[in-house]
Amino acid sequence: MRFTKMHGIGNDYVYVNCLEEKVEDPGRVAKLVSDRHFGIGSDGLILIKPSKNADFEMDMYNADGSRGAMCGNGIRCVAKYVYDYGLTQKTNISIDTKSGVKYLELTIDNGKVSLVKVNMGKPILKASQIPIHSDREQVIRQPIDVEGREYYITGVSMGNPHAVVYMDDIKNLEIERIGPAFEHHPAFPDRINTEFVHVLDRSTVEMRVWERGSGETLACGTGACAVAVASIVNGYTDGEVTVKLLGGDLRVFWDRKEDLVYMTGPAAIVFEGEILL
Ligand SMILES: N[C@@H](CCC[C@H](N)C(=O)O)C(=O)O
Repeated sequence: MRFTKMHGIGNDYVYVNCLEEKVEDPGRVAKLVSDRHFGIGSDGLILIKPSKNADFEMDMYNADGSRGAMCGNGIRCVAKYVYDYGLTQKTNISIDTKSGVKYLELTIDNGKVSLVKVNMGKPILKASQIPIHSDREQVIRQPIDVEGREYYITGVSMGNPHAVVYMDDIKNLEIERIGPAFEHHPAFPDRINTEFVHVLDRSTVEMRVWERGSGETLACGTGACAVAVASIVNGYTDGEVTVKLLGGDLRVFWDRKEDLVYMTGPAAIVFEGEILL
């Protein structure tokens, strides 16, 4: 299987051009290629496919082989892939995902994509649609007991489910212990991605993420959007937020009039190769 390894601020995936390659059993392949000792090493696998509804389709899998509906860092890399490899000449493209068609604006420098702005669509705050089990319509700063300690979560879906937790100290967080406890907590019937966030000022936050199916990653695009929305809803920040992640920064803007979230960030190619499956 021919592949390209790419990353969006350190959130790395193996990308396969399925206009040319056929991948049988993508869940199994995702586990195999993601292994950092016995595989290529990545947070998962992303297949770029032809689409009837959009210019291309993105089909994404986490490192444990589970399928994700949407990937914010991945979709910017798909945009870079299709433009840089000449699959399109368009600088405004549409990409179908399991959470609907997304629209992207590409910035080109010296003939290559340097930055991508993605219309991430409407954030979902309704608990039953995230899904989070709750007796409330929305989960805004609601207490939850995780491993005997009380945390306050704000629930947001950006096509995939997120629980946002505010903390004073995220640097010394034992994320390897607490991340899985959130991910598998009975309040989250589809598991959850959890963002641990420290607010720096009214337009800047820093976060770490424990991703459903992949563990701690250096960045999560949908997570950054969920954090921006949660921070605005909780009154911590205003409409435009810089989200600082371990692998770099993303700019997120929530247009409240249109109820649309826009995310802007870079995408990079690391290397190309071929792997025997
Ligand atoms: N890293 C991604 C999100 C990937 C999917 C997620 N782990 C899930 O299963 O919901 C991003 O950049 O958004």
